[in-house]
Amino acid sequence: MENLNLGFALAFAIGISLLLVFLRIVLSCWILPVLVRNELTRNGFRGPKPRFPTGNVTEIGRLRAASVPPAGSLKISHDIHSIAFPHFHLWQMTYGKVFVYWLGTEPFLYVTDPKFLQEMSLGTKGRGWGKPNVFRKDREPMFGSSLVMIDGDEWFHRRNILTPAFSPSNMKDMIRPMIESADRMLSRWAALINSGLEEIDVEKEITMTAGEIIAQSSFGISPTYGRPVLEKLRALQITLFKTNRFVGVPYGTFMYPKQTLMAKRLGKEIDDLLMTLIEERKRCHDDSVNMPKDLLGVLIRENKQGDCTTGNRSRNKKLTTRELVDECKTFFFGGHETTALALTWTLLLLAMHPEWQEQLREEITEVVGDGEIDETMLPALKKMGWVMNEVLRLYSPAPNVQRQAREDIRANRMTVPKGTNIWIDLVSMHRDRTLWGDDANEFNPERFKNDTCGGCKHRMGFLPFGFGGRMCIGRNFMVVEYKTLLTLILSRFSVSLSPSYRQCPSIMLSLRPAFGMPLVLRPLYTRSSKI
Ligand code: HEM
Repeated sequence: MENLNLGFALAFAIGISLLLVFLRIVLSCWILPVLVRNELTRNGFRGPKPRFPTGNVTEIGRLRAASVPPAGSLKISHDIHSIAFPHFHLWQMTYGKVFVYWLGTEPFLYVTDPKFLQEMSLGTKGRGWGKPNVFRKDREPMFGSSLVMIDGDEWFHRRNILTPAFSPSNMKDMIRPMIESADRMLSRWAALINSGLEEIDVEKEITMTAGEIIAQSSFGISPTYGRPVLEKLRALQITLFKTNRFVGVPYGTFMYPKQTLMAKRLGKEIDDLLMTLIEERKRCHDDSVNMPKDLLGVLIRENKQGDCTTGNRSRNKKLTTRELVDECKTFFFGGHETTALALTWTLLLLAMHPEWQEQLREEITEVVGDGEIDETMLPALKKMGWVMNEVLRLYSPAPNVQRQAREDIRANRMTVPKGTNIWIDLVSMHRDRTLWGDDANEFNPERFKNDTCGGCKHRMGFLPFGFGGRMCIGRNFMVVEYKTLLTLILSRFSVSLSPSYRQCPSIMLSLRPAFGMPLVLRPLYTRSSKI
């Protein structure tokens, strides 16, 4: 009898637990999202109809798959929004420049209207918006809890710690490693061409070189040591891209168990490599006086002063060892991929516009002459600056800016409820004809000649580095690297289009050419005898 009672109690307990689990799933997958959707609709926001618990992800997947241009298509158009973001392109036609869509059970406010964005910015203080929580778990192996992922006071404090690493004096010291790495790349190109190769995938080449540069200039390590970190970061990026289709869908990671585990394993392997690097640096420079002032030096000093591993964190609020590794990982990745893509897209545009290649070469001859480029010359490369901005407008390597409302935000007499994610679509905003004129999809660097906003009708219409206090911390580094590398490339090679290039800009965190960037390069013998 006692056994029977025990069995009944057990069955009852299991039954109640299953019921609670079931209710929890129903609540999180259907009831709560429906309530949030009703609130957003009451507040005046419309958008494509979601099907919970997947939201709009199925439609997004279908539209994306259908948007890849067929092989053999020779046309290169800069009107890329319908290829990069086919779902936004379609929904904009019905719902305009501000609407709500759903990644699983997570609401996203889509914004491509700078006026609305400005009103939101005015309606909230800097710390009133953060970064979407929904990406945190998914991107954890890549960014951990580094600057890009944190909010509020913690972000503010960390940003202050890291900013000095990007001071002008530090930037000056970074030019030498940039020249050395670029020299190696250009000599390799010359050797490949001499051996009969007709075209080179410049995306692959420049990404590798930009990786070497960040490894050397920010972490003081040789290409041999930096390469495994970069290779693993690349593999991690590809793995995360495969799993991110179901971001926001409850239990979405279970759809890709193998990739999720692989991402974790790669993340851990990168952590271990970086930890060895950090320990090595600490051992070689055990007093802060001799510590190099590069990014790793700044981070280690903050880690040491706080002595966080012993639990003094709340007193000093310095970096923990875990945070230090996360920051290194973020800078390793963010510090090379975006700049490399900006240069890659630049070479495509210059290959299509030989007249601009010539103009830049003339400017280089005037400013740099036959000597070696240094940091004092960079501001005088003005036309190169216009070209850079025009490339960042048409092919912004960071194709969107993401935020999350940490409090209710008022804009345009509407309320964006606390918790709503915000997706600012730069690919669309940067080619909006009402802001840029009829030539919005054309390459015209002169629009930046007398105006840092490129003649855009709204000052928040051009945001390649984001906006407000969270604006990209590495933008000065990017400009230095961009101008240095482009000067060296254009001084030694001319670029032209290859028939094997297939225009298909795709999103993999950043905006990249899906099939690489093969270009035809021809050595110029005017400035350097190194080839
Ligand atoms: C073409 C090159 C680059 C582009 C287009 C770019 C773009 C961006 C954008 C759009 C943001 C988000 C800003 C916001 O939320 O308002 C950002 C943030 C960030 N970028 Fe860059 N970036 C570039 C280069 C770099 C480089 C070279 C580094 C490092 C050396 C870097 C490190 C970061 C970091 C750490 C953040 C997070 C800042 C924060 O949340 O406080 N970026 N970047």
